[in-house]
Amino acid sequence: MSAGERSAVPDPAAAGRAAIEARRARAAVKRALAAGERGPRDVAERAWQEPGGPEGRLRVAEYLTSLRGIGPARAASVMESLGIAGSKRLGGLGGLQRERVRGWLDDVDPSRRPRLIVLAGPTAVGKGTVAQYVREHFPQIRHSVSATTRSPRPGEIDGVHYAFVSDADFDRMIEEDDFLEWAKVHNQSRYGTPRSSVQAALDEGSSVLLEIDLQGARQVRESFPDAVLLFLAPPSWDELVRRLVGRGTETEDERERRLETAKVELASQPEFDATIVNTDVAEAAREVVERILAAEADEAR
Ligand SMILES: Nc1ncnc2c1ncn2[C@@H]1O[C@H](COP(=O)(O)OP(=O)(O)OP(=O)(O)O)[C@@H](O)[C@H]1O
Ligand SMILES: Nc1nc2c(ncn2[C@@H]2O[C@H](COP(=O)(O)O)[C@@H](O)[C@H]2O)c(=O)[nH]1
Repeated sequence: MSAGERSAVPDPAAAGRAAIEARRARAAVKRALAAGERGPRDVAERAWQEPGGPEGRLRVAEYLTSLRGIGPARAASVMESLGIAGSKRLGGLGGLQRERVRGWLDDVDPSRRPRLIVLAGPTAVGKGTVAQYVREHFPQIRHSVSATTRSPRPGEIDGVHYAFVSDADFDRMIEEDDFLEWAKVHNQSRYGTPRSSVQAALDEGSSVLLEIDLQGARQVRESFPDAVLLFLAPPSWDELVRRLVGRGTETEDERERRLETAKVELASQPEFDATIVNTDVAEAAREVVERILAAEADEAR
């Protein structure tokens, strides 16, 4: 038997392990739903983005009975009213069924409304680090990927950290009204929040976190008066400088320019809805998420 033929032979032990792993992942999703750590909208949208993932492989009946206050009988009647067959998996729902589930979620969960959240603060305070922690630990919150005319730093990926665009492209995007807000930051490069992806996430019921500068925060306040503006502050000025120098991604000139902007940004704190001091990344991220959840709940009152 050749090596190729050997690798084609099914390995029941490996298949069994994969099935156990998949069951565990689905159980973790159900636990998170039951504990309220993940929202029903987030799980459903994730299932439709990745029908083969743990959310997508979850049966609709299991999904529903993981929600607080819904037992097997209520789940069966909800599925009947939405025209969903008993054994259907969440990821296997068609377009019409997905729309019906979205509508049902709007009706049963009116207490949560998605919000636009701004996370601003001086250079190197840790906005990116805290946002990354939120991304990894609180997947129900979406993040906007900005466009920028600055060059990528080592390790930055186009489309993940930023959409890196030319000046001409940025001009065209402004002309076509693609930005919800944009600004020239540190008097250097331009940065902008794409309107369409943010609106799509809000329409799907997810809050969206924008990690932007003070000028952008002011524009958001103007066009979205119910946006929540969070200011991330350093424990001290010296610590801010230490973080900027320690990051090692800017030249001396660039650092000075950024620290000049930082003084203006620090003075703007009273314009924000809340200040969160970033002493510890996990703590600061938790506080950001608590503010978001409180704002989502507040909307309904
Ligand atoms: N709580 C913290 N304690 C110690 N170091 C931190 C903390 N938060 C972030 N840092 C470090 O500070 C540096 C700057 O963080 P980060 O790049 O996230 O800042 P930023 O606010 O996004 O900056 P900029 O606005 O310039 O893009 C990084 O080296 C990061 O690891
Ligand atoms: N107004 C906007 N500001 C933005 C946006 N995306 C990022 N930023 C801010 O720019 C500075 C510098 O970022 P860096 O990655 O070059 O260090 C920082 O304060 C960001 O928050 C945006 O879309 N709009």
